[in-house]
Amino acid sequence: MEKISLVATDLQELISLSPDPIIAVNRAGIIVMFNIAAEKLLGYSGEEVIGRISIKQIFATADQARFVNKLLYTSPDRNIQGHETQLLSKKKRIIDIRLSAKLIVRDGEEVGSIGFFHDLTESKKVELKLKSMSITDSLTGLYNQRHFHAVLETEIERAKRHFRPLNLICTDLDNFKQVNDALGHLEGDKALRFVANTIRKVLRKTDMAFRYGGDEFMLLLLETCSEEAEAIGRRLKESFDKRWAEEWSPKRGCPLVSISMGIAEFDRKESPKGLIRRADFLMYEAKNRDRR
Ligand SMILES: Nc1nc2c(ncn2[C@@H]2O[C@H](COP(=O)(O)OP(=O)(O)OP(=O)(O)O)[C@@H](O)[C@H]2O)c(=O)[nH]1
Repeated sequence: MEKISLVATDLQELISLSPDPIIAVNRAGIIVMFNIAAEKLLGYSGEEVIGRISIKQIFATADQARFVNKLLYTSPDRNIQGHETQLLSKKKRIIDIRLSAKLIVRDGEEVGSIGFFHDLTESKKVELKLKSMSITDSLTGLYNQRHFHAVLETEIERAKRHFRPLNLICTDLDNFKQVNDALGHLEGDKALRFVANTIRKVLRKTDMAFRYGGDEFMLLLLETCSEEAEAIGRRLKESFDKRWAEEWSPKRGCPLVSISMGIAEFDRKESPKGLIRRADFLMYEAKNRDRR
């Protein structure tokens, strides 16, 4: 096969055509090459930066710049591969990037380094969206059951470590099946969103609400003693009853729906599952009591 040999002008053209930013610096860290993609990403023209500013200035923080420098000098091959960090644009926008870089050594002497940057803005957005979707209940917008278990475990550990109280309110609608039966599933969905909104209105900033499944919701109250939790539970019940009477009861054939709840304060000796079981049990006790 015929070999292709590249000359300096070909390389320059390739660098300028690269869709990813390529930046080279001299030994002192001053920018000596800044391709078109770098101009586009960071908003500087080549003229503004070449020979004028230090690479340190385009990192989001001095610590990030120092860390990259350290990686470059401490890696066995004097290179960095796929390090995620952040740059700062001329307009002070922080940009997530992935960086691969290499020290350039000529005749045994270090003359500078070259970095290949990849803009991660879009993939970070997708990552965030996927993360948010994976922890959110799509019907109500509250957190989902998977996230509930993860958060409960973390918060129980924190409560134990700092000797903080924590309360769990387990709620379940009464008669919800009749909403579906009488008004149809779409109205049933709307009713579940209505419950979620009622919960949101009652909770404080540090409280967290989750749809546990069907018509069951969990409320995690951090740093909250049982008296406060009881007060929040009462407020939720009152608010729900009032709003249901105003907004849903006037609908033709709409059943009377209420909320049953069990409130359990975390006991240092129990596991997350133990706490859930206790709140669940108290909720069923309340449901059966109200039925009598
Ligand atoms: N519309 C709608 N209904 C749902 C959804 N998830 C669960 N359900 C319904 O919720 C109902 C729950 O039934 P039950 O557990 O018997 O609840 P209930 O009628 O409130 O009964 P009690 O709790 O005993 O008072 C069932 O009819 C499910 O079909 C949903 O996402 N949308």
